[in-house]
Amino acid sequence: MLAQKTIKPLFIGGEWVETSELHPIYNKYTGELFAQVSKAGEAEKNAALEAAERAFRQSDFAPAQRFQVLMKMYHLLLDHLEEFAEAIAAEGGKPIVDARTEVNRSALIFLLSAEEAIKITGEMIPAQVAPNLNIGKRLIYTIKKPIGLVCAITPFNFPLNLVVHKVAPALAAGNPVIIKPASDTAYSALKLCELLEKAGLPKGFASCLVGSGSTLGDQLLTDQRIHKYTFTGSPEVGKHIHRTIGMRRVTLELGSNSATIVHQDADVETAAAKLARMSFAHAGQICISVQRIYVHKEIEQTFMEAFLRYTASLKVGDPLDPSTIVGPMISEKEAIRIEGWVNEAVEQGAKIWTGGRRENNVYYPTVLTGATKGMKVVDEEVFAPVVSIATYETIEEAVRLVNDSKYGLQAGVFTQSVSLAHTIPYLLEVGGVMINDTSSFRADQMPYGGVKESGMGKEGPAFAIEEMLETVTVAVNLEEQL
Ligand SMILES: NC(=O)c1ccc[n+]([C@@H]2O[C@H](COP(=O)([O-])OP(=O)(O)OC[C@H]3O[C@@H](n4cnc5c(N)ncnc54)[C@H](O)[C@@H]3O)[C@@H](O)[C@H]2O)c1
Ligand SMILES: O=C[C@H](O)CS(=O)(=O)O
Repeated sequence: MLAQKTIKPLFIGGEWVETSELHPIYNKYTGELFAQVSKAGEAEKNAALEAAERAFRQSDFAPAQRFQVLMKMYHLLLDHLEEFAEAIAAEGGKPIVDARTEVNRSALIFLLSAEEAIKITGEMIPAQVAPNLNIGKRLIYTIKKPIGLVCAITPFNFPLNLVVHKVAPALAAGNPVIIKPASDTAYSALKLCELLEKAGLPKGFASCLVGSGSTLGDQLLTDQRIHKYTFTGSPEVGKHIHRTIGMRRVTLELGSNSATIVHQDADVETAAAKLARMSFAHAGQICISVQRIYVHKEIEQTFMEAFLRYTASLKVGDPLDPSTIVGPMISEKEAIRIEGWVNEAVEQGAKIWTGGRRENNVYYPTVLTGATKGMKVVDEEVFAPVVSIATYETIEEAVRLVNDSKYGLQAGVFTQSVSLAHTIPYLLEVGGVMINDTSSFRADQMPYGGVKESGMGKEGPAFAIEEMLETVTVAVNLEEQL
């Protein structure tokens, strides 16, 4: 049973701190109050940063201990899987089947990070590489040091997994981390801190602060004690972060209007089934959600028939019902926004095949054709259960259509051609190409991150850890010793 109306204090340097101002978190389907969380001001931000600095200076958080804590987290998350899944379904409106997957994935990220923690090492650099340059007798190698305080700013759509994608690598690298989750889904992040405490994380190595982006967020961005920002969220906020933090390190995982190509040699039934599921999963509120489908002209009719049939089979409704596939959007405001975008597209010449209907914050899976460049539903990130289907005649045209975007996170290609499968990744301007899958496939161990306005840097434990370490070069002049 869900913990109704629980008050969750902030987690600051290993202590639970209640503040006078509370932020209400609602069940996104029923609208009932689910929990309340304490809000942080400047004093709590300073306390968290002081604790982090102290921990970083004084505690020897060695790789073996990091491994133990992270492995413990793996087991603890699995032990508490159902509680977390119910919390994600309530505060995030995510169907419970997908919420369970989110918790399982989060546990795996701890496991992967634990393994990486004990593999961190520098490398030998060959010294004698040029016969005509007198480098002398030198031993050259690199060492890897934790970068320092990491600030993790996360969005609403994966309230656990996207927090863990930052926290676990930061700890594996030996860095203290300050988490600033999206306020409306902050319960899961605070609950995660309960487990970090149980797992024996040294005090100060994690804090979780709740507050609005414009106040607490900006205070964190301008605080020079932070060495690295790792952000997942909208391109607008990502650009603001990039402008504000100056020369400090940053990883930005931003939005997209991801596309998938269905080529004439594809298995149409499989493609249609996967695409229907991944266009509307979590009501389209996934950064790699399928937003544009480009189908070869020859298979247009067969594909449309199958795609509409699979779309009609997706159950819309209460996220806590195990048969629900499409839940509510995060807020009625967002559902009204997408309703406006679809209506505008229709006025501009697009056709709705199914959907186009809203009940409060539930927007029904919507399939459009005739949507073209210049329309918001094509050019901007819809972040809603809306997909546009268009046709192409040559693969060059399909590549042009996919690339004709300010974003470039991932793309999918359905084809049975081995040659196309291996050549098209060189042509598509994206950070990941999924063959015989949709743009929405992600395995957490993969390097993951986009190009263009979809961001910079990569996540996935091994890759995120690399971006949270400082490489220091050591060159030892051996002749001096002789
Ligand atoms: N590429 C990815 O991996 C990925 C994954 C998930 C979501 N996203 C993107 O996230 C967006 C949806 O999530 P959202 O609505 O929560 O995003 P958002 O950008 O509105 O908020 C994300 C986080 O940034 C904080 N924030 C807002 N203003 C800030 C400021 N001035 N300074 C510091 N922090 C600030 C918010 O409080 C929140 O914690 C979509 O664009 C989606 O594509 C990207
Ligand atoms: O919303 C975007 C996320 O990166 C999706 S996932 O957590 O990686 O599946």
